[in-house]
Amino acid sequence: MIQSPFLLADQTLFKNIDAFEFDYIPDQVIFREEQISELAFRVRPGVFGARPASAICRGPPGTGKTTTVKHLLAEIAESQKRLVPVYVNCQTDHTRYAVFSRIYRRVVGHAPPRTGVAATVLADAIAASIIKQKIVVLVCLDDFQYLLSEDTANAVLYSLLRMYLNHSDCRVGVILTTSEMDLDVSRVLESGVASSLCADDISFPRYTPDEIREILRIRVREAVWPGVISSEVLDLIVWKTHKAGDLRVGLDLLKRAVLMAERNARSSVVREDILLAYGDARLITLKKMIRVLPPGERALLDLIADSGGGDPLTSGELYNRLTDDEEISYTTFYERLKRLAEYGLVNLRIRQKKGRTSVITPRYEAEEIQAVSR
Ligand SMILES: Nc1ncnc2c1ncn2[C@@H]1O[C@H](COP(=O)(O)OP(=O)(O)OP(=O)(O)O)[C@@H](O)[C@H]1O
Repeated sequence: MIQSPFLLADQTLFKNIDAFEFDYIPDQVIFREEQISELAFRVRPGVFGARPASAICRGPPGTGKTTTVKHLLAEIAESQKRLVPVYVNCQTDHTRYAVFSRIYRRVVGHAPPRTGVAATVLADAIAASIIKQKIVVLVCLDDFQYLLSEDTANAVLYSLLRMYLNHSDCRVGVILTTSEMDLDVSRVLESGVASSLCADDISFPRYTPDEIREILRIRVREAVWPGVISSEVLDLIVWKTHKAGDLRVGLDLLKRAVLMAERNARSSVVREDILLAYGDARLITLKKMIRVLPPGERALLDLIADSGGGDPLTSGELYNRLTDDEEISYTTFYERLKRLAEYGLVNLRIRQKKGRTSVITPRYEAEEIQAVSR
C-alpha cells in the first residue's frame, strides 16, 4: 500500500466519482450483447417507419435492464430521426398523467399545461403530433411494476396501444422492464391490453463472478486513479457483490471504501474499508428485493428471519410452521423457498439423501428486514 500522510483537502482519489453512481451510463454495456441485439431486432421496424414489436425485459434487481435499455435508447436518439425514444422511470412517474406528460414533452417538444388537462387529452395530442411529424415513438416504461397499483398500467398501456389501433399511421412501440419476480402480464393486465401488447420476454440473468469483476474493473478505471483499488481488494468486492447478487452493492462499496480511504488520508483502499462499508451496502439489495417480492415469498422470508438464531431450520420444519397460518401445498411452499434462495435472500443446502429436504439459513436478520421495509 502507498502511504500518503498528507492527502490535502484539494486532493482526491477520484478521477470521476460519477462513475460509481447508480444512474451512470457506462460507455460499454458488456455481457448484455445478446439482450441488446434481441431488443434491437424488435425495435428495428421503427427505423423504417413501421411499428416496433413490444418486449419485456425481466431479471432480478441490478442485472443491467435499465442500463441496457438506456444505452439502446441513446444510440437510437443519436442515429435516428424518424424513431423517437422516450424513457419513463415509473418509480418517479407513476400516475397516468405523469407518464403521458413525460411522453408529451419528448414528442410535442414542450411541457403540457400543468392543470386541468386529462391524461386522455394528452394522449390524443401525442397521437396527433406523431401523425403530423410522421415519426415512430418507442416508449420504455422502466420498472413497470410501479404502475400496477390502482390499475394505472392497464390505463397507460390501453391508451398507448389504442393510438395505433385507432390510427394505423400512429406508430408506437413499448418496452417494459421489471424486476418483479412473478409478473405475469396475462394475469395483471386486462386480456385485451395483454393481447394487443403481445410482448416477448428478454431475460436478464444474474452476472457471474467473472462478469462482475470485469464490469467493476472497468468502472474502477474510470472512477479512480491507478493504484487506489488493488487486485486483492477488487476480489473481495467481487465476492461481496456476487453474494448480494446486485451490481449496485459493488458500486456502492467501491464509493464508500474510497471515501473512507480519503478520510483517513490514505492513497489506497484496504480490506478493512470494504468490510466496514459492506454493512451498509448489502442492505441496498435487501431493500430492492423486498419491494418486488410477492406476498407469499415475503411471508416466508419473514418466517425464516424470525426463526433465526437457533439451530438451522429444515424445510419440513418450516413447512409445518407455515401451515399453522396458511393452507399451502408442499410443492408451492418449496417453489417459494427456492425462489428466495435464487434471489440471494436465504441459503438453502439440499440434503441429498432425503429427497427435497433442505437446511435453511437466513441471510438477513429480522431487524434488517424490518428496517428496510419502513
Ligand atoms: N453490463 C453492465 N455493464 C456496466 N455496468 C452495468 C452493467 N449492468 C449493470 N451495470 C451497472 O449496475 C447498476 C445497476 O444496473 P441497472 O440499474 O441497469 O439494473 P436493473 O436491472 O435495471 O435494476 P432494477 O431492476 O433494480 O431497476 C448500474 O449502476 C449500472 O451502471
